[in-house]
Amino acid sequence: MEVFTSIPSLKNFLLQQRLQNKSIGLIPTMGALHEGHISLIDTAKIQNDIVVCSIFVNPTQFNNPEDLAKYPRTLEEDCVMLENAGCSAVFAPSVEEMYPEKPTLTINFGLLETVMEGASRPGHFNGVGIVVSKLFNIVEPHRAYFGQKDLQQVMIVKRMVEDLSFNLELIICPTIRETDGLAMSSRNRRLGEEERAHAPIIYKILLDAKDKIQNGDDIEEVKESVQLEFHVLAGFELDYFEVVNTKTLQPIHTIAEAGTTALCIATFLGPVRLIDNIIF
Ligand SMILES: Nc1ncnc2c1ncn2[C@@H]1O[C@H](COP(=O)(O)OP(=O)(O)OP(=O)(O)O)[C@@H](O)[C@H]1O
Ligand SMILES: CC(C)(CO)[C@@H](O)C(=O)[O-]
Ligand code: BAL
Repeated sequence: MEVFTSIPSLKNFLLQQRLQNKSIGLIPTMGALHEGHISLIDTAKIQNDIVVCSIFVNPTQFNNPEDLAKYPRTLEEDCVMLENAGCSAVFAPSVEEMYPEKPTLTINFGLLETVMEGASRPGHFNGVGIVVSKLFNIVEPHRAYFGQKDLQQVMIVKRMVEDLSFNLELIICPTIRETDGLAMSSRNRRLGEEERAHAPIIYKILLDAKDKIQNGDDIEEVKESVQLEFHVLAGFELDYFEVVNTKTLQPIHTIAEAGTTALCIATFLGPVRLIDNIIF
């Protein structure tokens, strides 16, 4: 496995691969890898000759300086995991390599970003849009892999690929969970022992809400009961629980309004902010 920190060296490697007609799959990450990331690598390996994983904690998508400072960085361990997973190349640039100057571009994703993560983390999707576009332009992958755990990110990247005619196929991969149901996430490493023990309730509450909505309970009442449940749970501070149309990400009032419904949640558990969702 090759590790690149400079854009020209990575581009040169990829040019050689393209000259041999090799197909390229890209998995953008911020590192601190877990089995969720490895599932994206595994899928990409089946569908491509060459698999490139980028590891870059992108400062432009963080609106909270403490979140950026405390984001886990484990490059050496990540490289061992990627090597074992059969990844072909890692791209781990410095901030200066990616942003010799602070980008001035702003991207407006319209209604897709006025809700949930976009509403709670101002500027977040602008930063995601810029870095993902840069990665697409640098790597020019045939396919790019994203996890459903970050559902709003997936819908925003999908829209960007269409709007800007990026010549690639977007592959959305299912959320991988711990055996107790907690969605795998790099930020889980920041949970204390007690917080970690309580964290699986997030998925349980999602499943319970799904059952109620599918059994015909009123969506507004389900939302209120979820808010109440979190209110009395020690250590949790619910940011949002939304019932949305999976495509538009706009809140719905009955499941008949959407082809597919998504239940999306973000909650603080101690100082750590976790997100999850289920689609049905
Ligand atoms: N549990 C998971 N299952 C499947 N894909 C995942 C999972 N967790 C993250 N991914 C995907 O991996 C890619 C890189 O995500 P990222 O590096 O931000 O990891 P993360 O675990 O989501 O970290 P965090 O949420 O703490 O920022 C994204 O496309 C993300 O959706
Ligand atoms: C897509 C991404 C790597 C862009 O920095 C990040 O938002 C993530 O890890 O999901
Ligand atoms: N996993 C999405 C990236 C972020 O939380 O900033």
